[in-house]
Amino acid sequence: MRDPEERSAVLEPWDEANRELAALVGPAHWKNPKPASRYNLVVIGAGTAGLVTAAGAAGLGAKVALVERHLLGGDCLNVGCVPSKALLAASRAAAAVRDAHRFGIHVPEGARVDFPRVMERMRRLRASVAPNDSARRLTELGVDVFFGNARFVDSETVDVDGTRLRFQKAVIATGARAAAPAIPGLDRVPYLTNETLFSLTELPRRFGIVGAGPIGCEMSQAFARFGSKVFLVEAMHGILPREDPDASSIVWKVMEEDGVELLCCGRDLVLEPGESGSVLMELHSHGGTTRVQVDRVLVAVGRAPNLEGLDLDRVGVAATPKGVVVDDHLRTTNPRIYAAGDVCSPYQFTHAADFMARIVIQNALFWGRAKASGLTIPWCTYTDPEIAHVGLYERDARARGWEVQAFTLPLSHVDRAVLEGRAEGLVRVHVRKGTDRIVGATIVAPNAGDMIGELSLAMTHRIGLKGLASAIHPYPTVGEALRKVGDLYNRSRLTPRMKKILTRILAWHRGKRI
Ligand SMILES: Cc1cc2nc3c(=O)[nH]c(=O)nc-3n(C[C@H](O)[C@H](O)[C@H](O)COP(=O)(O)OP(=O)(O)OC[C@H]3O[C@@H](n4cnc5c(N)ncnc54)[C@H](O)[C@@H]3O)c2cc1C
Ligand SMILES: NC(=O)c1ccc[n+]([C@@H]2O[C@H](COP(=O)([O-])OP(=O)(O)OC[C@H]3O[C@@H](n4cnc5c(N)ncnc54)[C@H](O)[C@@H]3O)[C@@H](O)[C@H]2O)c1
Repeated sequence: MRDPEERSAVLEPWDEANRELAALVGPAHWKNPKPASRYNLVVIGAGTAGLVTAAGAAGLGAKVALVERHLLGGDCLNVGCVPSKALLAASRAAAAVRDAHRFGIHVPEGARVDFPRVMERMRRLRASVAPNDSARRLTELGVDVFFGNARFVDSETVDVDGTRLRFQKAVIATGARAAAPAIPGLDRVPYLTNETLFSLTELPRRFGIVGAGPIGCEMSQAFARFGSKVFLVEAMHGILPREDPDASSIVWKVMEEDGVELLCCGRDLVLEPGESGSVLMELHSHGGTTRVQVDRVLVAVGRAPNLEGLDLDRVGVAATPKGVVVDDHLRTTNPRIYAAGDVCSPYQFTHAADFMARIVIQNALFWGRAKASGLTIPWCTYTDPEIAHVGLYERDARARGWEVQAFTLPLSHVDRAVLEGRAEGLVRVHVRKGTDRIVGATIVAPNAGDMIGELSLAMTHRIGLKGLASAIHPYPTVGEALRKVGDLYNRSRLTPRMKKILTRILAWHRGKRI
């Protein structure tokens, strides 16, 4: 770790686990290597997109330099997927204890969440998965790892704090950070973002969370289950406004039972400093005015691309407030420079960054013509139940002028979900009308993220609903719901006329002498 300022934000508290993490992904005494005379690839940013690009290209024999200004692993490892999912696991354990009575199990009074221990576990596990992204591993893979701020000098040179790296091709993989919205008073109050949230050591008693997207929903539910009184402010109606409304309302109902107070259609939010570090939140929600005092505020209203200081103008790389402009081959407006991951994509997920990196390797180094539009990208918000999606939403399909038909199976029709006491959920698959071709699907289930992979596979390899119906799934599993949706499709093809014909044939069989 080179910059003590940054260490204090992300790596606090400076305990054994965080020291181990820093030693792996931001070693204090790292000595940058002597640059090669020219690199096949200089990769800026060592989040998922940069790591996969660098490691993959080096594995194929390219001479690669990877530049990171903070911690290897980027958001996902340090302040994103990894710490958030560790907290969600703890919150599910808390909910299991709370709900044990529903299964006839008596938990003696006094069970409680030990928040400092929850956070300590998260830090320990985060450090335990860090070796995969470590400076040492990358070096062993043949990548030259440079810590420092990268900026373009010209179309064949990147500067890293005074050291010049010459390249044949470069990749911008600088990711994104929490956007700071124009909320009156935000600049006058202390607030958390995903960069500081995971350094908490004390559970906020009252927690204001702004934005009911994936971050806001996952963290609202987790902190409510830990015992915070959570006020979730969302500008639109409901939660996860991009998702299928039937699906997000199921998740919302469970979050409400967890005690999350949703202030949706939230207008005119104003923040003010309160007593002893607290914050006053005032807003209009559904015709009423709400004024609450909270101990902490988390802002999670989307991401802003990391473009500052790269000197993109010097190399003719166009960018907008949404990020670097790329074509379908992930090439920027400078043909020698590519981009991958959150900095250039509306699909801001680790697995999307990973697959964009694979495209960049092919296209930048090997004259490939792989296209980002060819990717089928599923996603999942890891609330409990999870909500996962792949392909088009019904509104997108209709916007393309496609007629679609929906097949929906409530989880209450799936034995395993019922037996687990987890029947709140659904599987909904949209097909092009008159065919079994899947154009999109949404799942709400305890393990929706695992289940959506099957639909992603089906879409990628053009397996239709008939194909799903013919694949045997073990009984009883929640995954069986996918086969059952296939059955729904098959039954829909049994027209009254066809049924009449079958009935006649069977009647004829009955009357036949053997
Ligand atoms: C709280 C949270 C939870 C998430 N959960 C999930 C999840 O469950 N599943 C999922 O798929 N996605 C999740 N995401 C999204 C996921 O983390 C991102 O999509 C992913 O990290 C993007 O990777 P990236 O490589 O594009 O960018 P990043 O991970 O942001 O990496 C970019 C790197 O570039 C470095 N950098 C920037 N500028 C420079 C410069 N000038 N010089 C040198 N280095 C620079 C940065 O320091 C950073 O390390 C989550 C995100 C958050 C915030
Ligand atoms: N499980 C996952 O895969 C996962 C988890 C967390 C984050 N992520 C990634 O990180 C990205 C960022 O997540 P996010 O939740 O910050 O952003 P988001 O853009 O997905 O959601 C932000 C929410 O905030 C609302 N909002 C915007 N301005 C507001 C305001 N002033 N007041 C109240 N509400 C406001 C929006 O309507 C929206 O619902 C996601 O889009 C996703 O790509 C993924």
